[in-house]
Amino acid sequence: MNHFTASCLNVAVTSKLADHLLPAGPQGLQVNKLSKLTGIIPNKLSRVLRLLAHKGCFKEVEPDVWANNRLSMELLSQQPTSALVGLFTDEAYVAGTTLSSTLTDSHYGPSVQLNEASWNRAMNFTGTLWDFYQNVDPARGLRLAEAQIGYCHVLTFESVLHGYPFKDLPTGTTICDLGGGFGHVSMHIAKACPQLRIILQDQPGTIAAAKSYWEKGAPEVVREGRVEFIAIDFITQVPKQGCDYYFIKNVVTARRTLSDRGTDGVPI
Ligand SMILES: C[S@@+](CC[C@H](N)C(=O)[O-])C[C@H]1O[C@@H](n2cnc3c(N)ncnc32)[C@H](O)[C@@H]1O
Repeated sequence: MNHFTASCLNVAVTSKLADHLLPAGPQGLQVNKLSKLTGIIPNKLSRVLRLLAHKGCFKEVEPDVWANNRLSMELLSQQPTSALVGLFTDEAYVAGTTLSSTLTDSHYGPSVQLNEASWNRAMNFTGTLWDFYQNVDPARGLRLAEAQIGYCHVLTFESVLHGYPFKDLPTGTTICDLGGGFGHVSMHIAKACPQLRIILQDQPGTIAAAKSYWEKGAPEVVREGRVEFIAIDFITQVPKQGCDYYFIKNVVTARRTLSDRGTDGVPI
């Protein structure tokens, strides 16, 4: 992915190009009409789409008439992959622009403080990224949770389930999914292993949205009371005690916090 592709993908997801093209089907939509729907002038819009089509995403069915193809359908706003693309081409991308100068900065370079990362310098924001998601821009916070689902669709759902012997664990085993986002991975585990109980812990805004995600995606698990939702700030609060396992995936800070505190021999 070069910077042109990242920037144009960001336009595609932000302006919901795939959603706007959907009703037109394979015949496609004339760029002037798409322009009215997006507020981007036709000439520039076609250039963005042409670059993406050149990479196999969207199709120019005749000059300046655009349609979705299999790849662009992944950018529909309902698709978790679309949130992943949004994350990678927005805050993650912005953070990358200051990485080099951050690593060599005399103060920020050696710092391991959560609020002294490359992203902080790029955004001129003094709190942590997680403060930003919870308190400044909750919509982006929810997009992060969606993006994690997209990431798992693309890469890891099955590998987690088959990489660990969840199926062999005894009935009533409790697994705390710490920093689990909406709990998309533990939902996958709970569905495949009906003997397990899940305790999902994440930040308050994420946990609030996680409940409806489970009610929709795994109503039987919710009905059977096999999932519990507990909001936490794991930097300042202790995770639910007494669980049999603590499952921590892609949450470096949680791993570090628990290691610092010690886990009394409970497996992570
Ligand atoms: C990169 S995501 C990983 C999500 C999921 N475990 C996965 O692998 O798909 C990191 C998660 O940690 C949560 N998180 C970060 N800081 C937190 C904190 N201080 N307390 C609770 N959750 C936190 C975020 O809300 C987010 O859902």
